[in-house]
Amino acid sequence: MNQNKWSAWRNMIFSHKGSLSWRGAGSEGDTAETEIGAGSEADYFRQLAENLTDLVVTTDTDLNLTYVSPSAERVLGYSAPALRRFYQGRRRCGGDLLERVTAFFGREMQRVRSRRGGGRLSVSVAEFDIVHRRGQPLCLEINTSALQDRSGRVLGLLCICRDITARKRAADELALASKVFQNSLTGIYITGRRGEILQVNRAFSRITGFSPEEALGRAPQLIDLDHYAEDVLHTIAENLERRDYWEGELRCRHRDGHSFPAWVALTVLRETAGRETSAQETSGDKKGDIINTISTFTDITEKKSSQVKIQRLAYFDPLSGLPNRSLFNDRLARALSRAQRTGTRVALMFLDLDRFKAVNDSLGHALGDALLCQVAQRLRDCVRSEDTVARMGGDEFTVILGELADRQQAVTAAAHIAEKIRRLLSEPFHIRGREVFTSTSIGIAFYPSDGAEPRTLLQNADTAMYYAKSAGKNNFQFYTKAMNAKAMERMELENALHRAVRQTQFELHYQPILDSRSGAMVGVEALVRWQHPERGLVLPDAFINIAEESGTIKVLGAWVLRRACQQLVTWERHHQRVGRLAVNISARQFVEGHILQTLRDVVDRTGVDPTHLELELTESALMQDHRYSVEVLEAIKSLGVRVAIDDFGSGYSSLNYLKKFPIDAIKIDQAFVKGLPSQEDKRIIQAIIALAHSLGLKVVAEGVETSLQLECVRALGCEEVQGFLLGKPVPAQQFAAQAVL
Ligand SMILES: Nc1nc2c(ncn2[C@@H]2O[C@H](COP(=O)(O)O[C@H]3[C@@H](O)[C@H](n4cnc5c(=O)[nH]c(N)nc54)O[C@@H]3COP(=O)(O)O)[C@@H](O)[C@H]2O)c(=O)[nH]1
Repeated sequence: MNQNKWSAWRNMIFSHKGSLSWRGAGSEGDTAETEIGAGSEADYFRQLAENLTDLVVTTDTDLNLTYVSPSAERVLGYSAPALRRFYQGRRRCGGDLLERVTAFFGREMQRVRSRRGGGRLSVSVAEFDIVHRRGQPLCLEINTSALQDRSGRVLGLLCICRDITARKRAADELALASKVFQNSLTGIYITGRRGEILQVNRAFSRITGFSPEEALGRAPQLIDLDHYAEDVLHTIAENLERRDYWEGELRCRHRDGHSFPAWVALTVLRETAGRETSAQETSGDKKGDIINTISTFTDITEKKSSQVKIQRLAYFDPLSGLPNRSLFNDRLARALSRAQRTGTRVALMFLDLDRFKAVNDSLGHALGDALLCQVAQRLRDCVRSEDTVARMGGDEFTVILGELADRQQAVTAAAHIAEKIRRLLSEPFHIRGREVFTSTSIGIAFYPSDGAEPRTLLQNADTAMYYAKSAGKNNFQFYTKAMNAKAMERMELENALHRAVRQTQFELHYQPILDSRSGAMVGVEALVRWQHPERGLVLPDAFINIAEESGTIKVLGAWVLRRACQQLVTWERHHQRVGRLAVNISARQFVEGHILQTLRDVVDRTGVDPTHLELELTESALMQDHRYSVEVLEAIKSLGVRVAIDDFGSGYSSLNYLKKFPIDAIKIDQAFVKGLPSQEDKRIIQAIIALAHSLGLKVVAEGVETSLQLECVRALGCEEVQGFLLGKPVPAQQFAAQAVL
């Protein structure tokens, strides 16, 4: 209700004894109250009151309701008489709402009374929260003024109550929207028809550095970098046209000039039939003109850098920085599909470092890690930037060479790179003031001839690498189909070996060790044989390696030790003197096989005299972890068991370690004895003997096959000899018979 209309009402209506009366605004001096309905003017005002959408209530000075307009039904859900009854009845007994209403009326009455005689009585406007009869909350705006007679005497109150619930809600929503807009952490700016910035929020200023004053009226290029690629602009325009919405990453500009990546969402508001609509509301082809564009954006610099970090962790090996297995798989799959499209070839190399475990164990993991990093760098140096070098884990690496024109070029390129890698990795590495040596065995497979699928190709490159290892390491091998047949054979052998251990398909043969001068037997070496159900007798060279790699050696080795000791005890019980018993202990058995525990068990169970026992260990077994080796060797020695280093000269031959290990003897590798009487081998044997004697160790020459060789080693000062010339390894019974023990 506007103020004029309100004044007219105020002047015209007052209440008397429950009926609505009026006083003509212009009838100066007319004191007669006219009942509405009494005359045409009264009719007019009655109709006016009754057709009002607002609720009109009047009271007398005692705050009794004197009039309630029929609109009470619409506004509050109660009919006017019901409301009056309710008011009067509850007034007597009280009640929360009634108390609030009467208190309100009381205050208003006080207010109007206090102004009595004080000129024009002002209208008070108050808001009142009540509940509609049906239960929904309502907010009433109550305009209250005094009903006065001509003399200004207050007759009561006139209240015009308007339901402002919807308006209030809209205002609240607007206020909330404004708060949300201002307090949003997302930068927001709204542009108008001509693209000018109309409004910005606080986050806009925080993120871009531009104050509202600097931004308003300007074009969005203020913060958007205007040199987007054509296709980006095209995509944005197309999306806004088609969907009224676009979101994506753009680069934005800060006030200080630096640019930052932002995630931007654009929504357009269009004009339709006189009102604006959002994207969601518009439908079909009838799209109105864009009247506003709402742009929201967040600075995603940090998010992007963590994405980069996460991606690095997920796809790159943290140690070497090379692509890891996941990224390798992805790159290989891409390389193969590209090759398929273009009809080109791909070479895949599988590399495994030789002796890395020994380096890692003997020189420590930190140094091992540093070595891997340097290996990675050398590998990178060997290939083009478009080729992939990946670390698959441990000391395994792969190289993908793509887009090789034909088989010939593929083979040439792969051989060239493989040789380069082989050469470079066998050169010394300088790590923390040390020279560290390693080398690599490389297997190579080609797409499509050796595998059309990534998995097959990788498996075949791995098989070829395995061949490179067994071909003596530090070389490369191209995959051939025959390799797979051998790999299958090996797998079958591995399974058969497991079975053989369970079913004890093994036996021991014994070979004598003689004093080189007197020819007397000073010892016997136990050598394992596999009585294969189909193949017959299998020699250890065909299965010891597999037993080592599969771990079967731990059980097999313990069996050999126990069986050999039982045999020695049997011989000794029969007064058949064989001297000491030498048993081979493999590297894995020594490092992982609880050798000390096994040894104690065997001594206890068989009753063998430990001083008659000698363990033969290779240098490489001892070098895997020299500190551990020294500890275990000392414990073995404390049991009274002797220790010999087997195949001496074929491995490290380090004087330094030889000095540290508590050993009794060394066995010169057969290869040198075989070479006799060549001067070179003589000199080597001479040096080994001198070295051993200087450390107080006995020397055994093994593999003596000829009298000349025997003569040579004896002349060179070798104390003991062993070889086919002096006796081949034979089963226990035969050994006893031959040796006439
Ligand atoms: N961990 C274990 N390793 C074992 C065990 N038994 C044997 N082995 C190792 O297997 C390798 C091959 O052994 P084998 O086929 O028994 O060969 C031994 C001898 O037969 C052979 N030898 C001896 N004299 C001669 C000779 O004059 N000529 C010639 N060509 N060969 C000869 O040498 C092997 C003995 O070698 P070594 O142990 O170094 O003294 C071999 O490395 C065995 O160590 C086992 O139980 N566990």
